[in-house]
Amino acid sequence: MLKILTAEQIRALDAHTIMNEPITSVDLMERAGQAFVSWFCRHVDVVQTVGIICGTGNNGGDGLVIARLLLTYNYKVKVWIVRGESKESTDFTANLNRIATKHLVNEISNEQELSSSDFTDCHVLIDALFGTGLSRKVVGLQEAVIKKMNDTTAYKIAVDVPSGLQIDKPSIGTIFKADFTLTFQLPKLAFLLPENFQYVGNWQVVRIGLDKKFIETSDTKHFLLEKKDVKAILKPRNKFDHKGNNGKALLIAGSYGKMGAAILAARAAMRTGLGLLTTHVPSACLTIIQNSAPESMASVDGHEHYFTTTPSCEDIDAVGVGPGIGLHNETKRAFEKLLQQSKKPLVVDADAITLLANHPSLLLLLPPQSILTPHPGEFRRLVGDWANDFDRLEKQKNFSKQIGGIVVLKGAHTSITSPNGKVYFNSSGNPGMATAGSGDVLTGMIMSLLAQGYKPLDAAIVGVFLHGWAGDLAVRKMGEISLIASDIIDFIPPAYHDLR
Ligand SMILES: NC(=O)C1=CN([C@@H]2O[C@H](COP(=O)(O)OP(=O)(O)OC[C@H]3O[C@@H](n4cnc5c(N)ncnc54)[C@H](OP(=O)(O)O)[C@@H]3O)[C@@H](O)[C@H]2O)[C@@H](O)CC1
Ligand SMILES: [K+]
Repeated sequence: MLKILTAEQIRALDAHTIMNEPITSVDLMERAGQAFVSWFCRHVDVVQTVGIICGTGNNGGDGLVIARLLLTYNYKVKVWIVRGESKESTDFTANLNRIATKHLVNEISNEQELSSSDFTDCHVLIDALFGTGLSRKVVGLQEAVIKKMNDTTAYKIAVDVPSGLQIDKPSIGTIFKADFTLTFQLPKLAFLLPENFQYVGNWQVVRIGLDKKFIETSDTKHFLLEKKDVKAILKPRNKFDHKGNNGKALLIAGSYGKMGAAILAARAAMRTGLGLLTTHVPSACLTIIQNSAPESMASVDGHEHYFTTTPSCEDIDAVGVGPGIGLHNETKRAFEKLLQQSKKPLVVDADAITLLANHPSLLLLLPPQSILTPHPGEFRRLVGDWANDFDRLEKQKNFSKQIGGIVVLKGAHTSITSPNGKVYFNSSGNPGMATAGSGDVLTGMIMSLLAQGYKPLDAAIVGVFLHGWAGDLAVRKMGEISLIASDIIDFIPPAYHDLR
């Protein structure tokens, strides 16, 4: 699990590393520059002309190290130093002095110099204007430089952080729009929020050897999940296991015309390792579920077309409710009865979430540790609108606390919040998974894991990561455009295999 720290914590981490490794700050900067260049040389052809735009702080210092190193690798490099009111940092000055080919270094200290600076023949632009030291809104000359960079057609790469982006709070003003951000040592909170994708682009962490112990002891509520975290949670199967001890689940899903949701959730639940599944469906839909998910038993509702009669949950390890059930009054009443009789955590998705939003008194009936899996639209119904994605995250944390349960807010970097305020961001998955039925598959998977005895938070973490990993394997064969929800189910077996 990678910790996500604030800008202030990262400054303390840098300082601690310098003191304790020990390493001089200029050598640490060299290491950061080397890490960047080692990635760069593997991804950018040497025939490309590279423009590097530097501020005069340490992010700019990184830019100068990168320039010097790229020159040794025979890239054609041009450097622009943007001068504002601020003084040069010591390590910036040291690295400026280390550049032998001074004629490649241009200065921009006013609008006139900016307008005569031509970035257009650069195939790649590297942004080293500001990093984690950004302390205020970018205005004036610096803002004009960022706008000019954004206006070019070059492939844009940000060093550590796109200039103008605050890493731990909402940003205001003009921000560099990177195609790719290579960030040092740890992921940054802002990178995980959808509103910042336009600035951060795709991103990757490169390690620069910052102090591990300091990171371990740093206090944070934000984490990025890694494959090894999920590996560590996975339960092994035992030789003498039988279907009875691999979990019994009840899935309440589907209605007339929306049986796909039930089938996808049921099939995903079985592929995720469930022992026994009962799917509760409207009577007219019995044949459909029996034909399409033969591994599942069926429980038949009193109504032909939608959920109205609450099945017994006795002897059931986990219940999943919501995909495709609709919003009829009788469905609301049956759902209410389910909530009243449930003592164990439920997995609540889709229409069942909308029912909770439409009838907030139902929230009080949710068993503790229940798992809600809203997409952003459903989450908005639950908590109202948000000012920005940091606000959305706060709302998610507060809502988890309020219901004493786990909220899985779906999207790129799905966020999982627990009532103690911790947030786990997912690192698997791809845009191809934004397709009808993908959420139903996730519900089936989480319900399955819950029934198999995973603690609710672990079931959410494993379910979300495994779902994304299966999607990542599927996309290699199917492509982003053609990937459909059933493909995710088909790739659960190899995804499990990878994680074991
Ligand atoms: N420390 C280390 O060991 C390592 C650090 N590393 C690198 O250092 C980066 C952090 O460096 P940093 O702290 O120097 O901050 P940075 O982002 O360059 O900006 C500060 C400068 O910008 C100025 N400024 C700020 N906001 C402004 C605004 N809106 N408009 C105008 N000016 C503004 C500010 O001026 P001041 O506020 O002081 O007036 C100051 O001059 C980090 O992201 C990573 O790349 C790596 O090398 C690894 C080792
Ligand atoms: K930058």
